[in-house]
Amino acid sequence: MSKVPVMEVFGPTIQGEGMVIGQKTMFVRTAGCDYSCSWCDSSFTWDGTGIDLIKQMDAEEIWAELVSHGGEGFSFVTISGGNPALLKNLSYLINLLKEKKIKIGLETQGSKWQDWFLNIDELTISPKPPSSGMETDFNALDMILGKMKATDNRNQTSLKVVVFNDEDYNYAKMVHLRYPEIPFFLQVGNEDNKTTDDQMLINELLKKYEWLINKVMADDELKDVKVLPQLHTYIWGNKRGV
Ligand SMILES: C[S@@+](CC[C@H](N)C(=O)[O-])C[C@H]1O[C@@H](n2cnc3c(N)ncnc32)[C@H](O)[C@@H]1O
Ligand SMILES: Nc1nc2[nH]cc(C(=O)O)c2c(=O)[nH]1
Ligand code: SF4
Ligand SMILES: [Mg+2]
Repeated sequence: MSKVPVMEVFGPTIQGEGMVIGQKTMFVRTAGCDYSCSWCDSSFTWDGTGIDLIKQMDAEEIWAELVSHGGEGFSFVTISGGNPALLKNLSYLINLLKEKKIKIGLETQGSKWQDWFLNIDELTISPKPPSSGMETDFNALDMILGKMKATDNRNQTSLKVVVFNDEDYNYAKMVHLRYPEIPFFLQVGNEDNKTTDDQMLINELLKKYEWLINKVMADDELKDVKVLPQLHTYIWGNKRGV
């Protein structure tokens, strides 16, 4: 009853994205997404290609798997997907991690609310720009960010928009200007999320990072923002489970 579909458990690694970039962390990746972004680097969570990897697990089983990979060497767990916000039952894992004094990060796109968001220490909301092919439900986003704001800084919420082109950049700007008080991150988009040619990929990603930095430097409307690479791709390329 209290199970959730888990795609992979991995780590220790570093958080490669967003507000806690560089943080040593374990990952739990859930299966299933309500979106289908054209450039999704984790499409195996929802496109059927990873179906054999899905395990229905309860909180204690997930904890045992985290410990089997991470031993006593972790104090932070990041939950991603897919969209973990589809899973009401993640409350059991989140409560268990709290009991174990583990800090919790979570990645979601801002299309669905769960009451257990209030127990996440570092919540990253990543609305999707036009290049994804997805349409942002700003009513849902307003509601989610409004509820998080009411929590008196018990937890940190940030916005992270992935940018592939000028249209995405303008979308990112619009999102930031709509929610100016929320810490805002621009992230380099990885256009080639299948290649195994790491050198070529790193060269491309560095160029894209410079392009994005230059745009922000020249833009008087974007002031209090952070521009970040997807750090793990610069180290491990498109490898899964890192
Ligand atoms: C795979 S998603 C899973 C969590 C949730 N579904 C979401 O999109 O926020 C995790 C993060 O990876 C980002 N991402 C996915 N594909 C990417 C790509 N090709 N380049 C850069 N970031 C990407 C997403 O925008 C999101 O911020
Ligand atoms: N190292 C590392 N950092 C990440 N940050 C967000 C990730 C994700 O796929 O959600 C991710 C990931 O897959 N690996
Ligand atoms: S919302 Fe996240 S997991 Fe879902 S398709 Fe988009 S990037 Fe992939
Ligand atoms: Mg990823």
